[in-house]
Amino acid sequence: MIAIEALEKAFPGPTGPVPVLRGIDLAIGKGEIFGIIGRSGAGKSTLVRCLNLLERPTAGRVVVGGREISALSGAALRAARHDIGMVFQHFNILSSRTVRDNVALPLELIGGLTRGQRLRRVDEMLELVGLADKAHAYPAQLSGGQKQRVGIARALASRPSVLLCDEATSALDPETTKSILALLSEINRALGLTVVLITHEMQVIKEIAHRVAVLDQGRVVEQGRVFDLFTQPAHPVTRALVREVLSLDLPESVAARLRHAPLTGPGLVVRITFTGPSAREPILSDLVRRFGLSINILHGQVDTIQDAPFGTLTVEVGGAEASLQAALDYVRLKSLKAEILGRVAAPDRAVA
Ligand SMILES: Nc1ncnc2c1ncn2[C@@H]1O[C@H](COP(=O)(O)OP(=O)(O)OP(=O)(O)O)[C@@H](O)[C@H]1O
Repeated sequence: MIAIEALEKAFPGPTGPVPVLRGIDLAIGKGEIFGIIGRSGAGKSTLVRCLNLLERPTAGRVVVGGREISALSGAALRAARHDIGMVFQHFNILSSRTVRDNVALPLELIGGLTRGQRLRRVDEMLELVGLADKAHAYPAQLSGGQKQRVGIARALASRPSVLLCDEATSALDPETTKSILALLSEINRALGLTVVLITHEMQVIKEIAHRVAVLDQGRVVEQGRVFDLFTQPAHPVTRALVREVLSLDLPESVAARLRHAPLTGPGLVVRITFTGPSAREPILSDLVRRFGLSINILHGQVDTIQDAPFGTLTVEVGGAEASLQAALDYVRLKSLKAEILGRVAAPDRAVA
């Protein structure tokens, strides 16, 4: 649905052009929710604004629905933009217009519909975003979440096939964020809409994106399926972002006592990472029953990412060396990851 090819954008600076996007290649499929995440200043907003030419790329191509947007200007560009809706962080709705008139605005600008047709379309959109009862309210009478629903209804009024969301939930509290993300997900499913989601919050990506690209200093440093990125982040920026959502790190109190050590002896600390179907198996009780090990859980988190279970358990394991080795082999045979983190010193071991 969207092809971004060798996209570059530079802004003029005091000593010459300052590159902000440095060669972006991305392909976004029809009906996908595609997340673009990065730290502040990574170039996310600039990238999303290049998709509807609110910013004109310095080099490269943007193709949306088979049409090369980056080659268009004037009336042809305005017409192409009707196929690309956009939702903003601060809603950008007009305080002097009612909810209904805000949503009707793009239809008035496009023209071609009678007043009756416009109103029917607007009411349909308000129904879709759950604001049918607020049609005659003014923005000042709405909560942040409701204002964003108006923003979404307005973006969808021209029946676009792509919806760009630039930090659409960043101004909202966690509860409202959840409801707006659920709405975007629902709309994506119901209308088969392609959604591009710009955010700095990994939680947003985890909640609804199918695939994600990580942007750093104007480059895509990693991209893939959300589950894969969460479970096997490769780039340091991705790892740092994932850590904000999944606490994979050991608590300080345990980490401080960890020592490198051979397999033999007491207090061996092993981290087991659960992914895929084996994540549902009772692996710890297996280790106790089959290999006669003693197990003390030090730290753990089990979560679901897009309905697939994922988690880590850090355990202190005791037992004969041969049993330990066999147990590690057993865990790996189950396609779970088992890493020896080290050993905790004997007097400190009894930490649960
Ligand atoms: N119109 C502009 N003129 C000059 N520099 C700009 C312009 N727009 C953005 N920049 C610069 O481009 C860089 C990337 O900005 P951008 O807003 O795209 O990043 P971002 O990842 O969306 O960050 P944030 O979440 O903080 O907005 C920043 O260094 C910013 O100062």
